Amino acid sequence: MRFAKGHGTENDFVILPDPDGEWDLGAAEVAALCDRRAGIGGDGVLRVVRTKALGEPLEGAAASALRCEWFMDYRNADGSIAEMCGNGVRVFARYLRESGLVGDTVFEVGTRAGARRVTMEDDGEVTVDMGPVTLLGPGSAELADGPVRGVRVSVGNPHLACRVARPVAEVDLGRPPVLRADEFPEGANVEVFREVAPGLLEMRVYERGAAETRSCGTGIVAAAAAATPEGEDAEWTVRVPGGVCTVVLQEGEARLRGPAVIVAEGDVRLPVAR
Ligand SMILES: N[C@@H](CCC[C@H](N)C(=O)O)C(=O)O
Repeated sequence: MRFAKGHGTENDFVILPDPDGEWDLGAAEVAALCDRRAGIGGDGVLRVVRTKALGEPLEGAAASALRCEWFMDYRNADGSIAEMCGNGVRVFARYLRESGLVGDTVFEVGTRAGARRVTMEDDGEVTVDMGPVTLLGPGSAELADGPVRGVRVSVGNPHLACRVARPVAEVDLGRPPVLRADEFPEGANVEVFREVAPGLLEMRVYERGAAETRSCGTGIVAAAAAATPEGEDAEWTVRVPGGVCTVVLQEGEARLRGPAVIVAEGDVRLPVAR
Protein backbone atom coordinates (compact mmCIF):
# COMPACT_ATOMS: atom_id res chain seq x y z
CA MET A 1 0.00 0.00 0.00
CA ARG A 2 1.21 3.52 -0.76
CA PHE A 3 1.98 5.73 2.21
CA ALA A 4 3.46 9.11 2.95
CA LYS A 5 4.98 10.44 6.14
CA GLY A 6 4.56 14.00 7.33
CA HIS A 7 4.66 16.17 10.41
CA GLY A 8 3.51 19.49 11.81
CA THR A 9 5.85 20.82 14.51
CA GLU A 10 7.14 17.23 14.79
CA ASN A 11 3.74 15.75 15.60
CA ASP A 12 4.22 13.02 13.01
CA PHE A 13 1.78 10.96 10.98
CA VAL A 14 1.61 8.03 8.60
CA ILE A 15 -0.61 9.11 5.72
CA LEU A 16 -2.56 6.36 3.96
CA PRO A 17 -4.28 7.29 0.70
CA ASP A 18 -7.48 5.24 0.50
CA PRO A 19 -9.71 7.45 -1.70
CA ASP A 20 -12.39 4.83 -2.29
CA GLY A 21 -12.46 3.41 1.24
CA GLU A 22 -11.04 0.00 0.34
CA TRP A 23 -9.06 -0.51 3.54
CA ASP A 24 -10.73 -1.72 6.69
CA LEU A 25 -8.05 -0.38 8.99
CA GLY A 26 -8.10 -2.12 12.38
CA ALA A 27 -6.53 -0.88 15.61
CA ALA A 28 -3.77 -3.51 15.43
CA GLU A 29 -2.76 -2.40 11.92
CA VAL A 30 -2.66 1.25 12.97
CA ALA A 31 -0.54 0.41 16.02
CA ALA A 32 1.83 -1.64 13.84
CA LEU A 33 2.22 1.19 11.32
CA CYS A 34 2.91 3.70 14.12
CA ASP A 35 5.46 1.44 15.84
CA ARG A 36 8.77 3.33 15.72
CA ARG A 37 10.88 0.17 15.53
CA ALA A 38 8.83 -2.44 13.70
CA GLY A 39 6.71 -0.07 11.61
CA ILE A 40 7.01 3.32 9.96
CA GLY A 41 6.52 5.27 13.17
CA GLY A 42 4.11 8.05 13.99
CA ASP A 43 1.90 9.65 16.60
CA GLY A 44 -1.09 8.72 14.47
CA VAL A 45 -2.46 7.72 11.08
CA LEU A 46 -4.27 10.01 8.65
CA ARG A 47 -6.38 7.91 6.27
CA VAL A 48 -7.17 9.99 3.19
CA VAL A 49 -10.64 8.92 2.13
CA ARG A 50 -13.44 10.52 0.12
CA THR A 51 -16.19 11.45 2.59
CA LYS A 52 -18.73 9.50 0.58
CA ALA A 53 -16.57 6.37 0.89
CA LEU A 54 -15.95 6.68 4.65
CA GLY A 55 -18.50 4.06 5.57
CA GLU A 56 -19.56 5.50 8.92
CA PRO A 57 -22.45 7.83 9.80
CA LEU A 58 -21.55 11.51 10.22
CA GLU A 59 -24.05 13.00 12.65
CA GLY A 60 -24.18 15.82 15.21
CA ALA A 61 -20.95 17.86 15.21
CA ALA A 62 -19.58 15.68 12.40
CA ALA A 63 -22.49 16.34 10.01
CA SER A 64 -20.94 19.41 8.35
CA ALA A 65 -18.15 17.11 7.10
CA LEU A 66 -20.67 15.67 4.63
CA ARG A 67 -20.14 18.70 2.38
CA CYS A 68 -16.38 18.04 2.10
CA GLU A 69 -14.89 15.92 -0.68
CA TRP A 70 -12.02 14.66 1.51
CA PHE A 71 -12.20 13.25 5.02
CA MET A 72 -9.36 12.95 7.52
CA ASP A 73 -9.94 9.60 9.22
CA TYR A 74 -7.71 10.13 12.26
CA ARG A 75 -6.35 7.26 14.35
CA ASN A 76 -4.11 7.59 17.37
CA ALA A 77 -0.92 5.51 17.56
CA ASP A 78 -2.67 2.92 19.76
CA GLY A 79 -5.38 2.47 17.11
CA SER A 80 -8.09 4.45 18.87
CA ILE A 81 -10.19 6.90 16.88
CA ALA A 82 -10.08 10.65 17.56
CA GLU A 83 -12.45 13.39 16.51
CA MET A 84 -9.89 15.95 15.43
CA CYS A 85 -6.19 16.67 15.09
CA GLY A 86 -4.98 20.24 14.60
CA ASN A 87 -1.49 19.33 13.36
CA GLY A 88 -2.84 16.38 11.39
CA VAL A 89 -5.35 18.47 9.46
CA ARG A 90 -2.57 20.82 8.29
CA VAL A 91 -0.43 17.87 7.19
CA PHE A 92 -3.49 16.32 5.54
CA ALA A 93 -4.09 19.56 3.61
CA ARG A 94 -0.45 19.65 2.52
CA TYR A 95 -0.74 16.05 1.28
CA LEU A 96 -3.94 16.79 -0.68
CA ARG A 97 -2.24 19.73 -2.40
CA GLU A 98 1.09 18.02 -3.11
CA SER A 99 -0.56 14.91 -4.50
CA GLY A 100 -2.82 17.00 -6.77
CA LEU A 101 -6.05 15.84 -5.12
CA VAL A 102 -6.96 19.47 -4.41
CA GLY A 103 -6.04 22.48 -6.56
CA ASP A 104 -7.36 25.34 -4.42
CA THR A 105 -5.39 27.15 -1.74
CA VAL A 106 -8.46 27.48 0.51
CA PHE A 107 -10.65 24.42 0.98
CA GLU A 108 -12.44 22.36 3.61
CA VAL A 109 -11.45 19.03 5.13
CA GLY A 110 -13.99 16.73 6.78
CA THR A 111 -13.25 15.50 10.31
CA ARG A 112 -15.30 13.82 13.03
CA ALA A 113 -15.54 17.27 14.65
CA GLY A 114 -17.04 18.67 11.42
CA ALA A 115 -15.76 20.56 8.35
CA ARG A 116 -12.54 22.53 8.91
CA ARG A 117 -11.41 25.25 6.51
CA VAL A 118 -7.70 25.26 5.69
CA THR A 119 -5.68 28.01 4.00
CA MET A 120 -2.34 27.26 2.35
CA GLU A 121 -0.26 30.34 3.17
CA ASP A 122 2.35 31.82 0.79
CA ASP A 123 5.15 31.25 3.32
CA GLY A 124 4.50 27.49 3.43
CA GLU A 125 2.50 27.46 6.65
CA VAL A 126 -1.09 26.27 6.88
CA THR A 127 -3.91 27.99 8.77
CA VAL A 128 -6.88 25.98 10.05
CA ASP A 129 -10.18 27.37 11.24
CA MET A 130 -10.51 25.10 14.26
CA GLY A 131 -14.15 25.86 15.01
CA PRO A 132 -15.65 26.38 18.47
CA VAL A 133 -13.48 26.11 21.58
CA THR A 134 -15.59 25.30 24.63
CA LEU A 135 -14.46 25.79 28.22
CA LEU A 136 -16.10 23.13 30.38
CA GLY A 137 -14.97 24.09 33.89
CA PRO A 138 -12.23 22.92 36.22
CA GLY A 139 -10.59 19.51 36.03
CA SER A 140 -7.66 17.66 37.53
CA ALA A 141 -5.17 14.91 36.83
CA GLU A 142 -2.46 12.99 38.64
CA LEU A 143 0.87 13.24 36.82
CA ALA A 144 3.98 11.17 37.56
CA ASP A 145 5.26 13.95 39.82
CA GLY A 146 2.03 14.99 41.48
CA PRO A 147 -1.45 16.43 41.00
CA VAL A 148 -2.32 19.23 38.57
CA ARG A 149 -5.44 21.30 38.21
CA GLY A 150 -6.60 22.86 34.98
CA VAL A 151 -9.46 23.68 32.67
CA ARG A 152 -11.45 21.13 30.72
CA VAL A 153 -11.59 22.28 27.11
CA SER A 154 -13.28 20.83 24.04
CA VAL A 155 -11.66 21.57 20.69
CA GLY A 156 -13.81 18.89 19.11
CA ASN A 157 -11.71 16.46 21.18
CA PRO A 158 -11.22 16.55 24.97
CA HIS A 159 -8.39 18.35 26.78
CA LEU A 160 -7.27 19.23 30.27
CA ALA A 161 -5.14 22.37 29.96
CA CYS A 162 -3.10 23.02 33.12
CA ARG A 163 -1.25 26.24 33.91
CA VAL A 164 1.94 25.46 35.83
CA ALA A 165 4.27 27.82 37.69
CA ARG A 166 7.56 26.06 36.82
CA PRO A 167 9.19 25.63 33.39
CA VAL A 168 7.26 22.94 31.49
CA ALA A 169 10.53 21.07 30.84
CA GLU A 170 10.55 20.20 34.55
CA VAL A 171 7.15 18.47 34.53
CA ASP A 172 7.32 14.67 34.48
CA LEU A 173 5.15 13.40 31.59
CA GLY A 174 6.79 10.00 31.63
CA ARG A 175 3.62 8.19 32.71
CA PRO A 176 0.03 8.45 31.45
CA PRO A 177 -1.86 11.09 33.47
CA VAL A 178 -4.56 9.59 35.68
CA LEU A 179 -7.86 11.33 34.93
CA ARG A 180 -11.23 11.25 36.70
CA ALA A 181 -13.79 9.21 34.78
CA ASP A 182 -16.57 11.61 35.78
CA GLU A 183 -14.64 14.53 34.27
CA PHE A 184 -13.38 12.70 31.18
CA PRO A 185 -15.50 9.67 30.32
CA GLU A 186 -13.75 9.46 26.92
CA GLY A 187 -10.25 10.18 28.28
CA ALA A 188 -8.37 13.36 27.40
CA ASN A 189 -5.21 14.95 26.16
CA VAL A 190 -3.36 16.71 29.00
CA GLU A 191 -1.41 19.92 28.43
CA VAL A 192 0.88 21.74 30.85
CA PHE A 193 1.59 25.33 29.91
CA ARG A 194 3.28 28.45 31.29
CA GLU A 195 3.11 32.04 30.15
CA VAL A 196 6.75 32.99 29.56
CA ALA A 197 6.10 36.50 28.20
CA PRO A 198 2.99 38.47 27.25
CA GLY A 199 1.35 36.58 24.36
CA LEU A 200 3.88 33.70 24.53
CA LEU A 201 3.19 30.28 26.02
CA GLU A 202 5.39 27.23 26.37
CA MET A 203 3.54 23.92 26.41
CA ARG A 204 4.01 20.17 26.60
CA VAL A 205 1.36 17.53 26.06
CA TYR A 206 0.53 13.94 26.88
CA GLU A 207 -1.79 12.77 24.11
CA ARG A 208 -4.68 10.40 24.58
CA GLY A 209 -4.00 7.28 22.51
CA ALA A 210 -0.30 8.08 22.06
CA ALA A 211 2.04 9.34 24.84
CA GLU A 212 4.02 12.52 25.17
CA THR A 213 4.28 13.99 21.66
CA ARG A 214 6.37 16.90 20.37
CA SER A 215 3.26 18.95 19.64
CA CYS A 216 -0.53 18.82 19.54
CA GLY A 217 -2.51 21.38 17.54
CA THR A 218 -5.79 20.98 19.39
CA GLY A 219 -3.78 21.02 22.64
CA ILE A 220 -2.12 24.28 21.62
CA VAL A 221 -5.59 25.78 21.06
CA ALA A 222 -6.82 24.39 24.40
CA ALA A 223 -3.85 25.91 26.26
CA ALA A 224 -4.34 29.26 24.51
CA ALA A 225 -8.02 29.25 25.47
CA ALA A 226 -7.22 28.32 29.08
CA ALA A 227 -4.65 31.13 29.25
CA THR A 228 -7.12 33.75 28.00
CA PRO A 229 -9.48 35.56 30.39
CA GLU A 230 -12.95 34.11 29.75
CA GLY A 231 -14.93 35.92 27.06
CA GLU A 232 -11.93 37.82 25.67
CA ASP A 233 -10.31 37.56 22.24
CA ALA A 234 -6.56 36.97 22.12
CA GLU A 235 -3.58 36.00 20.01
CA TRP A 236 -0.91 33.63 21.32
CA THR A 237 2.37 32.25 20.11
CA VAL A 238 2.82 28.77 21.55
CA ARG A 239 6.22 27.12 21.81
CA VAL A 240 6.20 23.31 21.97
CA PRO A 241 9.16 20.89 21.88
CA GLY A 242 8.70 20.43 18.10
CA GLY A 243 8.34 24.07 17.05
CA VAL A 244 6.02 27.06 17.20
CA CYS A 245 2.37 27.69 16.23
CA THR A 246 0.15 30.73 16.57
CA VAL A 247 -3.45 30.80 17.73
CA VAL A 248 -6.04 33.53 17.23
CA LEU A 249 -9.10 33.30 19.50
CA GLN A 250 -12.05 35.30 18.30
CA GLU A 251 -15.65 35.12 19.44
CA GLY A 252 -15.30 31.63 20.86
CA GLU A 253 -13.60 30.15 17.79
CA ALA A 254 -9.92 29.50 17.07
CA ARG A 255 -7.58 29.77 14.13
CA LEU A 256 -4.36 27.76 14.29
CA ARG A 257 -1.37 28.50 12.07
CA GLY A 258 1.84 26.52 11.73
CA PRO A 259 4.09 24.45 9.51
CA ALA A 260 3.13 21.18 7.78
CA VAL A 261 5.50 19.11 5.67
CA ILE A 262 5.60 15.79 3.83
CA VAL A 263 8.97 14.10 4.32
CA ALA A 264 8.69 10.70 2.61
CA GLU A 265 6.58 8.53 0.33
CA GLY A 266 6.75 4.82 -0.38
CA ASP A 267 5.10 1.41 -0.16
CA VAL A 268 4.28 -0.44 3.04
CA ARG A 269 3.12 -4.01 3.54
CA LEU A 270 -0.13 -4.46 5.40
CA PRO A 271 -0.33 -6.08 7.84
CA VAL A 272 3.02 -4.85 9.12
CA ALA A 273 4.91 -7.83 10.59
CA ARG A 274 5.83 -7.18 14.24
N1 LIG B 1 -2.04 15.51 17.77
C1 LIG B 1 -3.35 15.96 17.55
C2 LIG B 1 -4.43 15.37 18.39
C3 LIG B 1 -4.65 13.90 18.04
C4 LIG B 1 -5.83 13.28 18.72
C5 LIG B 1 -5.68 13.18 20.22
N2 LIG B 1 -4.60 12.33 20.62
C6 LIG B 1 -7.01 12.66 20.80
O1 LIG B 1 -7.15 11.46 21.06
O2 LIG B 1 -7.91 13.49 20.99
C7 LIG B 1 -3.44 17.45 17.34
O3 LIG B 1 -2.49 17.99 16.73
O4 LIG B 1 -4.44 18.06 17.65
